Amino acid sequence: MPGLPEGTYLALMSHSGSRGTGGEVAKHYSALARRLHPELPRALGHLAWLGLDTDEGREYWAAMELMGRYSAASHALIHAAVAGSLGLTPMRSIENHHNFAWREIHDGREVIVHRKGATPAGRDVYGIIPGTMVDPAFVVEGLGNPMSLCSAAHGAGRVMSRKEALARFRRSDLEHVLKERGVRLLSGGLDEVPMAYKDIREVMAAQADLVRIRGTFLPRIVKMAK
Ligand SMILES: Nc1nc2c(ncn2[C@@H]2O[C@H](COP(=O)(O)O)[C@@H](O)[C@H]2O)c(=O)[nH]1
Ligand SMILES: [Mn+2]
Repeated sequence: MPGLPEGTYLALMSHSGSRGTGGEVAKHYSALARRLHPELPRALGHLAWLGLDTDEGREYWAAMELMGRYSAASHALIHAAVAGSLGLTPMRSIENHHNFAWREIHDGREVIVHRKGATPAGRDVYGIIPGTMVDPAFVVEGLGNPMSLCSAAHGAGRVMSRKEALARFRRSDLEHVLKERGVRLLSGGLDEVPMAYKDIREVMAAQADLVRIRGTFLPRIVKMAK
């Protein structure tokens, strides 16, 4: 990574969004879009839109951006609090917005790129691609591939839903894999067991034309929301 010699470092990775607030904003403006497009058949109501040349559309865009800054600020506070309590000063920080929309130029046109389950991977843009609670997460450098609109996969991705994971696995399955991989889990539900995700190494190999791996995190202590 620029400004950081090759070596072994202690890293803190936090991963969350606006914890529901952004979803409420989206719900509010989606309902407004539906009301403003009564001509749409009921079954297509969820495709209603707000033009960015309208007051409502501009307001939605500003509210969405605010939610992005709110999420980033939450991460900054978490990192400052943990670093402060350890008496450490971070040498390098990476903030990686994802599951978000951006106004960008592609092929000479200004477009809105909505990366859902995807993360920005523009040339020289640094990001993080997580695996699971026992598998590596990667610091990546985007290659700016126009074929993916300068995007990469956000994470390993699931092989089963949260509901299926809850039904299939027991606490003892999770404890077994944590012990085997030397990871201490402070809290976490069975819906996020490592077996519910794809193999992150295969996912990284499949997107070698989108990002270059510049660092690897090996999880040691993990805390999930619940
Ligand atoms: N480092 C960790 N990564 C994890 C963990 N559980 C899931 N994941 C990865 O995150 C994405 C999910 O992202 P989301 O924004 O959709 O919630 C998923 O694809 C996994 O690769 C974990 O405990 N630690
Ligand atoms: Mn995420």
